[in-house]
Amino acid sequence: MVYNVIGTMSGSSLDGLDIVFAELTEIRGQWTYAIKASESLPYEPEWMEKLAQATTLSARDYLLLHTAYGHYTGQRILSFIENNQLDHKVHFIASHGHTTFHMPGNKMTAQLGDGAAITAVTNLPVITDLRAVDVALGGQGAPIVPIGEKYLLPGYQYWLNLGGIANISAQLPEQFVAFDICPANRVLNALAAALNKPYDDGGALAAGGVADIGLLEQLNQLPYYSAPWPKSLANDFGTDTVLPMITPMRISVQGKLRTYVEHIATQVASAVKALQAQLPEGGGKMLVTGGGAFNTFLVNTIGEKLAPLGVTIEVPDEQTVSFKEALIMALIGTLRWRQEDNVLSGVTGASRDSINGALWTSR
Ligand SMILES: Nc1ncnc2c1ncn2[C@@H]1O[C@H](COP(=O)(O)OP(=O)(O)OP(=O)(O)O)[C@@H](O)[C@H]1O
Ligand SMILES: CC(=O)N[C@H]1[C@@H]2OC[C@@H](O2)[C@@H](O)[C@@H]1O[C@H](C)C(=O)O
Repeated sequence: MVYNVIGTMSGSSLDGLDIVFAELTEIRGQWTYAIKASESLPYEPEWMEKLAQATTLSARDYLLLHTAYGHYTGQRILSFIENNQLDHKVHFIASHGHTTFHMPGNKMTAQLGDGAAITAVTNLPVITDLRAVDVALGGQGAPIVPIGEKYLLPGYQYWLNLGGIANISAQLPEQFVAFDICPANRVLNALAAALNKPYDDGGALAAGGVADIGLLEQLNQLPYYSAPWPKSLANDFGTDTVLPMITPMRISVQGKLRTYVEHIATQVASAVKALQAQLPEGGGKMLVTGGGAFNTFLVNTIGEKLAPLGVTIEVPDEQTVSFKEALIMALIGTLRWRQEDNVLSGVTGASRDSINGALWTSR
């Protein structure tokens, strides 16, 4: 079967909406993919602000934003369809939306972007709420990408995504596991903002700074890091716990960035060590994606910490780096369309594998 699907992802670094149009093919249980079109649409400052403030709103204003952001997403998808001449080619849309609250301990996760609005605007079937059933079944509801790594990007021991939050997946002998490691780009971006920069291009600022060892030790001691998987993070860990530890420090912005890069790399290495304890042998290849893969200094620092563990890093082509998550949302939506399991309980800790996604249609 061949499915022509639009997948969207609004990541936790708040940089914009990633959209892909993918051809997903299943033949006797084997999946292949081709990305036919992709666009990263940066958020206008007012949308960035609205999304950043979403968790502070009243219930009424939050729901109004949910609706408005659904219409906005629908319009962005319509323009994408027009720009890429995809009229009549798209079977359905899988829209992740933008995560606001993520409280799996309370069996709750919330993504903005009303599916009713998206289907009304695009006139196409829309699948949203891709984490909800897993969370209801006691799972973390994140990371959900491992099913896509398994089906679409095999051949690695580890998959690392350096997004707003860094997360890792690993193939263990019996099962896949995955968990969020630590806040990444969202914190780096907030630090770079002190110099009026949206992000630290290539990690050049961090490379020119000196790490503060005391701060680094404090960061590494946060209890989340020693907790066992399954585990996942919401944005507030970065903004309410991590950033307040860094911003008041009387060190240069470069020094703060350098310290945080060291922190990310230390936590990646520590995650790999914990995973290696479950593996018969060390070594293996790691696929690195997410916008942080463009931060050369960060990637090199991670590479240096992984070398003693025998793990080598591979950064794929730019399209895979930037659109892996949106592509996998398209796959997760496709599995939902087929009524097949699309979130792995071995990863999330839910009571069973499950079919996630609410289907919205307007005709
Ligand atoms: N050239 C670059 N140098 C350094 N950092 C970069 C560069 N290009 C992109 N980035 C970083 O990547 C970020 C975007 O990453 P990405 O799109 O993977 O995040 P996301 O999808 O929001 O995250 P998540 O996976 O957590 O949902 C930017 O905000 C920036 O921090
Ligand atoms: C709850 C939520 O939206 N989590 C995101 C977030 O952004 C990165 C990291 O934290 C990851 O766990 C997840 O997204 C990816 C796509 C996932 O679920 O695999």
